[in-house]
Formats: sequence, structure tokens, C-alpha cells
Amino acid sequence: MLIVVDHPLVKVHISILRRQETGTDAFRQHLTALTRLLAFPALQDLQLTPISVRTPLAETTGYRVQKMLVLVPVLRAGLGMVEGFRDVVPDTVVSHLGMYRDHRTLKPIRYYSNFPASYHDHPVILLDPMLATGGSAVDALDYLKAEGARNIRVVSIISAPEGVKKLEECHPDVRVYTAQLDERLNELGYIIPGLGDAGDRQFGTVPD
Ligand SMILES: O=P(O)(O)OC[C@H]1O[C@H](OP(=O)(O)OP(=O)(O)O)[C@H](O)[C@@H]1O
Ligand SMILES: O=c1cc[nH]c(=O)[nH]1
Ligand SMILES: [Mg+2]
Repeated sequence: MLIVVDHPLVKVHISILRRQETGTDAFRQHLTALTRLLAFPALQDLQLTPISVRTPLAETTGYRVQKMLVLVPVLRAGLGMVEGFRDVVPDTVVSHLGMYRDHRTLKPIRYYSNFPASYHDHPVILLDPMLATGGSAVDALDYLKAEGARNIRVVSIISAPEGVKKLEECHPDVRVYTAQLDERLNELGYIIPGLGDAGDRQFGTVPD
């Protein structure tokens, strides 16, 4: 199920990310701000546990997050979405997943993974700004489910219709929160209009 997050500030930040003149520092800053905005709808149903809180004046009821959230950024580009979530959610676990698309076949190559063994029934948030062909997200979800994760959602910045369709076919149980559904992929598998290569835009590397 695709949820396109519709908010005026989402539109403003995404426009800055798209501009080719936006440099690495501004790109990182606006990606963090945008991710923070996406965290709210993505965690609307976050389970809480009531706790007792003592204010300077009285005892009252407060809440804490029931099960620690596991953030799974897909390297490299997903790294830029970690801080936005950590800014607003206390005590998260960050579990990195290294993956890149082979430039010729567009197939995902997984090169690193680190999912903690004892977090299977915790909410898992897969973070990757770009959902293009959907190959990387499908492979990441295959991996997380094989590791035992059951409660997973995906948060992306820009999604292509081709990637959304593939995810819906392969993982119909997983909700996808995105800031924008774009038009299409080009012949090289890049999202149009998109924002270019999200990893290169964040880290200043030039594509080969
Ligand atoms: O939906 P897909 O067609 O699989 O494409 C999306 C993937 O492509 C990008 O990673 P990339 O391969 O550029 O790696 P990088 O983050 O290291 O640059 C992006 O961050 C996704 O992981
Ligand atoms: O447009 C795209 C497609 C895949 N990965 C990116 O970083 N950008
Ligand atoms: Mg890249």
C-alpha cells in the first residue's frame, strides 16, 4: 500500500532537493528535514506503554515507546534519512544494509548487513530515498523477512510507478510512505524528473 505524504513543507523541501544547484550540505540538511516530516505519518500507529511521570507539582500519566524502533538505512543514500528519524524518536536501533545497483543490469548487489538477532518483533523502518525499479527495496525486504522481521514499513522520498508496482506484487503486506510519486524511469533506470543519484548528491561523488 502506497501512502503519498501530502504536506506543503514536504513539497518545499523536495523542490530544493531536486534542484541541480543544491550542493551536498544543503542536500543533507533538507533531506533530514523532509525525513523528519515523513516520520510523523509513518509512525502514526506507534505503540506506546503508559508510564507514571512525576512533574515538579504532581504525579501524572506519560508514555514511552513500547518496542524500540529498528531503522534500516540502505547504504549509501539511506544514511541521510537516519538523523531525521532519530531527531524525533528516542532510543532507536540503527541496522545498516549495504546495497548498490549494478549499473548495467540494475540488479541490487547486497554487500553488507547487520540486523540484530533479538529485534524480530520490533517495528522496522526501511529507509531509502529512491524507489526506482524496486529491485533494491524488494531484496532488502526479502532479507529482513528472512531474518524474522514481521512489522516492516518503507519510507522513501521519491518513488517511481514501476518500483511501487513491483513492491506491491512482491510484498503486498508492506506499507510504503513516500514524499512524491514521480512520472517514470528513463532507459538507465533513473527516476524522471527525480533528483539524480541520491548517494552522489549527498556525498559529492561523481557517477562513473
Ligand atoms: O529501486 P532500484 O532500481 O533498486 O534503485 C534504487 C536504489 O538505487 C540507489 O542506490 P545506488 O545503487 O545508487 O547506491 P548508492 O546509494 O551507494 O549510490 C538508491 O539509494 C536505492 O538503493
Ligand atoms: O533516480 C534514481 C534511481 C535510483 N537511484 C538514485 O539514486 N536515483
Ligand atoms: Mg547511487
